[in-house]
Amino acid sequence: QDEVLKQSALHPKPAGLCLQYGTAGFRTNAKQLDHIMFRMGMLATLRSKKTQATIGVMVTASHNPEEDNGVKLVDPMGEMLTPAWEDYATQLANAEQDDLARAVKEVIQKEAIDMSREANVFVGKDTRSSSPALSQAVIDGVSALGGHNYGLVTTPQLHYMVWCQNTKGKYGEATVEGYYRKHCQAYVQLTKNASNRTDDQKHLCVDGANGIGALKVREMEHHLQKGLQISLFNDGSKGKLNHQCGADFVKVQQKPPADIEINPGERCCSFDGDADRIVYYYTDSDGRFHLLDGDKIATLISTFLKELLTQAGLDLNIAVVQTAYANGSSTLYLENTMKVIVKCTKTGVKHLHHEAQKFDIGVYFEANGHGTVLFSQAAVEKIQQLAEDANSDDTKKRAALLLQSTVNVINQTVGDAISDMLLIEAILAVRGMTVQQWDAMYTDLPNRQLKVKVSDRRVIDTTDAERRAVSPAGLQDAIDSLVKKYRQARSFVRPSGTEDVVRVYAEAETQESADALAHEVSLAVYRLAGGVGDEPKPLQ
Ligand SMILES: CC(=O)N[C@H]1[C@@H](OP(=O)(O)O)O[C@H](CO)[C@@H](O)[C@@H]1O
Ligand SMILES: [Mg+2]
Repeated sequence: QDEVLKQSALHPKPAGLCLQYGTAGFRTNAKQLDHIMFRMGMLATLRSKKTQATIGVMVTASHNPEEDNGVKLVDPMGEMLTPAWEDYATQLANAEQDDLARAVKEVIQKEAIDMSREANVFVGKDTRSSSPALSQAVIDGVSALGGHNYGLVTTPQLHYMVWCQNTKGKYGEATVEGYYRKHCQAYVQLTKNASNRTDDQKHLCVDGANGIGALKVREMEHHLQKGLQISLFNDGSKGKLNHQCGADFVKVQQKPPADIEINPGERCCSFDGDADRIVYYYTDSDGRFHLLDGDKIATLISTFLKELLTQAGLDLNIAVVQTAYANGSSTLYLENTMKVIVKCTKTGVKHLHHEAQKFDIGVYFEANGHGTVLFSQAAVEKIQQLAEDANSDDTKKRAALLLQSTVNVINQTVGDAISDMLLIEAILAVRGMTVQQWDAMYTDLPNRQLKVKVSDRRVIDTTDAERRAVSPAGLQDAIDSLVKKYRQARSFVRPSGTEDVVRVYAEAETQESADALAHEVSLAVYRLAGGVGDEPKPLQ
């Protein structure tokens, strides 16, 4: 332990700098993160000793600009770090240099960690220019305690390998090659059920956000045995990471990546910078842009699964988990037409993941395209039994086999752009569905997301899965009366967990109304929650 602390002097903390483990770990300008990385390496080692399992550390700032970076820890089952340890992360991160030894000791004592135990930490990084040095700082923190450095991987690949390692290979082989083999085999298996697919139908444009996802799609492609014809753009050869491209840009700007020619009707998707999010889109013959976001993806997947369950005659409950950002139309469609259970949780994948675990099959997606499907152990066993049952009829058997391959094509540890893409492509193929038909399942309500800068965003406190503000006083009343002015309207505000802003969301019957409402609510936030800088201006 003394040794680790001596080394920490090589990764000194700038005095006074205070950061918090937020929605997605630590995330800020890369220049401020060296000490954080070192300390998270130490914390991951402690967590590994405590859980007696492999722990992951991913160096990435996802969809943030290239100048930023970040770090998040991956727990033994490939899920996000447990909340109690987020507090330790924040404590270690903010301990001044001469107080670090005490802070580390406190974690060891509180958690009664036996320091003589082995530790194993998997470290991964994205393609940012700051990532090599920062992941080295993590490795220094893990020190000589038996970490494994995977180098360049997507965030979901790291989660996957942690889970594989901790299940001793039951979930798959803990290598990147093993990841490709498992998911691609399942894809090939699924698409055998699609008849006569033309090369046109197999064609997909992929925007790699100039990040790690692009590299990994290239690496994976040959495993697909020509079952998918990918045109890759924003592959990192020229453009800047996440700059005018990627899933977040496409979702928030509601337009295709800049400088990309897409033909009308062509199916396209965008990953984010660490490839754990995906959104689809196309432009129609009138040049109008159509976005198929996380809500549409969840709808497609849950519809597919529900149909298969019915065909298989399996009595398993299925739920879709969303956040307040889910488009109102999607929630109505899922509840009223699809008749599946719909749940709403706070923003942040860990909340959705946790809720989805409560069902036999839990489909969870944030509107921004981060999500996956969880199958309970019981569900997997029932599906397997039916698939192997010699007496079941052909329809049932086919459905069971399709369900089995679906389980295998999905990365259940965390939202995964690559595995989600394979699942979506397989569903469209099996159902013989075009992207337009998928889009037509329901029509999104026009919506708008804005950001407001305030002096301290913590003055906003929310309840009811962040759909209502309880403080500052008067804010929720103001929002309520603004919402009443518009038809089919809804709006809410919450402090971001990844940026120093308050986020405003509004949806309404028309785009004009959604824009106006978002602006009016922004003004209310600015006035009642300590806005800084210029007053929010109406949208052009
Ligand atoms: C509205 C929105 O898209 N928020 C994102 C964003 O969180 P914020 O807490 O809103 O900054 O980043 C998170 C991490 O990637 C993601 O889980 C979440 O959905
Ligand atoms: Mg991401």
